[in-house]
Amino acid sequence: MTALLTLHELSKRRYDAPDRYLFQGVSADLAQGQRTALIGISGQGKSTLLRIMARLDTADGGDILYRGTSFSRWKPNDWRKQVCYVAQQPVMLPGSVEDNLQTVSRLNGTPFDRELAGRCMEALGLASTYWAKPASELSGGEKQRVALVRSLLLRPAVLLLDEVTASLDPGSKKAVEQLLNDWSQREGTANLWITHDLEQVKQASDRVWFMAEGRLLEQEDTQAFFACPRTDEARRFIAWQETESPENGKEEVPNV
Ligand SMILES: Nc1ncnc2c1ncn2[C@@H]1O[C@H](COP(=O)(O)OP(=O)(O)OP(=O)(O)O)[C@@H](O)[C@H]1O
Repeated sequence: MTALLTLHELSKRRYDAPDRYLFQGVSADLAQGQRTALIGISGQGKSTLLRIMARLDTADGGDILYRGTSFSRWKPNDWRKQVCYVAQQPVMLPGSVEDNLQTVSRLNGTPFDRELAGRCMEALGLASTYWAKPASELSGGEKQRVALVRSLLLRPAVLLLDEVTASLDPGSKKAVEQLLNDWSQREGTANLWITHDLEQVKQASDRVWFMAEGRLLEQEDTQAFFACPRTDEARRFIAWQETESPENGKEEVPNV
């Protein structure tokens, strides 16, 4: 598969201890149509990595290439049209839900694809009655889904998803997984998805990137990663997530 996005030796220093790295030596590819889950315990810098990839933050070393061209040669706004970040805490712009959905076409001076927006909203359980609502009055889960549709309308080549199902009920979560799956198949979008839900990783990703100890320790096909993790850190992480994570009532973080 051809790489759409290539990370080359990316590093980020800790702001609380600049002689140490939050992460370093991160090299990886995202291919067209590929669905990749980015996992690891809290505080590894997963969100920071995604924000750097979307050029909302800067790396302290390394390069990112989109279709073989370094980010430094792209205008930031052109880059962000291709590499789009969907935040865990969605920011709604002032105005109605429809105003938010129309943001992309307004910014790009392109026609608003009402039919596509309607299909995506319906697929996520947000009927047309939502369109006139003030966006500020939506629940957290509704905002998350509207923000996702708003990003899809940009038709980015790479979609960076930061725990976008974190505040959704199981039904809405499934709907998001299904829409993103159909979308990447149809549009060829490469998805990189941060999640702490290993069932979601197994069902909704082709590849796994596993971060620990400030490194991208594993990049594997999802089945191979769970069947036979190569590192002790990944083995401990999987065992902890499946038996002892806070979701299962335990608090202690594994030594990965
Ligand atoms: N330069 C830096 N940039 C960002 N975060 C930094 C930096 N230096 C130290 N940190 C700390 O490292 C952590 C990085 O947080 P980040 O959200 O990127 O990690 P994460 O792996 O996505 O965590 P979570 O799974 O909890 O969302 C935070 O605790 C932050 O305070």
